[in-house]
Amino acid sequence: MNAAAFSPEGARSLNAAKRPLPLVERLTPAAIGRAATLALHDELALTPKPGLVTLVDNGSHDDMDAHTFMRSLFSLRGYFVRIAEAGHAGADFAVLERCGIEAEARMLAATRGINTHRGAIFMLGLLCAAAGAVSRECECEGPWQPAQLRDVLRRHWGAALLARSRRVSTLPGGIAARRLGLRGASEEAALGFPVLFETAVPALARGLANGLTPQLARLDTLFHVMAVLDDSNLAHRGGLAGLRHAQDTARNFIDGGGAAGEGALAQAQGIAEDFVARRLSPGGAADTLAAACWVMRICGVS
Ligand SMILES: CC(C)(COP(=O)(O)OP(=O)(O)OC[C@H]1O[C@@H](n2cnc3c(N)ncnc32)[C@H](O[C@H]2O[C@H](COP(=O)(O)OP(=O)(O)OP(=O)(O)O)[C@@H](O)[C@H]2O)[C@@H]1O)C(O)C(=O)NCCC(=O)NCCS
Ligand SMILES: Nc1ncnc2[nH]cnc12
Repeated sequence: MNAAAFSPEGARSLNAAKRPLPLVERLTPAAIGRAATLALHDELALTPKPGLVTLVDNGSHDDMDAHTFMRSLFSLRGYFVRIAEAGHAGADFAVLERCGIEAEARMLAATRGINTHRGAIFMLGLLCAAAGAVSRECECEGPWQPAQLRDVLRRHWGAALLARSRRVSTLPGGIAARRLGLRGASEEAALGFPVLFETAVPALARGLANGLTPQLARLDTLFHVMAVLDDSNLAHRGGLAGLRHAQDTARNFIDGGGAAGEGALAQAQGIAEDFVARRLSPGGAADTLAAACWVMRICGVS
């Protein structure tokens, strides 16, 4: 599949031509949830990543490593299926939120109190619920379009998400975001995840269409996201200066050719070392990358 398939014209021409088989052929709640677990693994397995935990290093984190993430990921498998089922059943926001809070408790039990995936529980959970709703409402033939997921999310839970975003956060990232006037995780959700749908998914689709390997396309996408996201983890750890440093660094990487550029991996490794020295970790960007990998799996691109 190519990037043009993410426009209506592209979708029509692909439907007319011989179409690649979607990776998730029947989008049952089980398949939707499985794609979420695989997408979290896609993100974890990406190396290098600035300041983030990978399979081979802990980035800027003293309290967690790849094992912590794997335990967390396994503890969440049932959650993503359950929340997709809830979306399929037309559940209201309070049901989804309860499901998310239970999943957070399960994650914290699996990691002995370490926050590995709070943002992913929220973001990917909502997306799985939206996919559950699409699978019930849509009679469309062939691969789904990312816009369908976004439309359904807004239509069903947009008003509740807006109300949710006005609650005062008690989390370090949420507190930093409010203090600095940034758009935190819940505002991003209330707007229908603009960075995911307008930056991350197009960047990943474009990278793959241009022949980058999945690893390089994901690396490129991570930097595109870091350049524009108000990542509250960066703000919490490094203040506004830390967030702006991360955004400027990401923009320079992209302007220099991104992951397709000569020496891109060495440059990304250098940036990873700089982030560790500064104790910066773009956790919100990592979740957004995982969400983009999930959208690609759901829409039939691995
Ligand atoms: C709605 C909640 C998610 C809370 O949101 P709130 O606005 O109060 O808090 P934030 O801190 O802003 O965001 C929570 C997590 O979301 C990720 N994130 C950060 N910025 C953004 C952004 N702009 N857009 C999207 N997502 C964003 C991020 O999660 C990742 O980072 C975490 C790792 O962080 P770490 O460095 O370890 O930092 P800390 O744990 O803070 O401690 P230190 O080590 O630094 O001391 C990791 O979790 C990643 O996933 C933010 O942390 C919400 O929590 C909520 O309502 N939850 C329950 C309900 C629910 O989940 N429902 C689902 C269906 S409705
Ligand atoms: N790989 C990772 N390292 C640190 N924080 C994260 N939050 C989500 N993914 C992460």
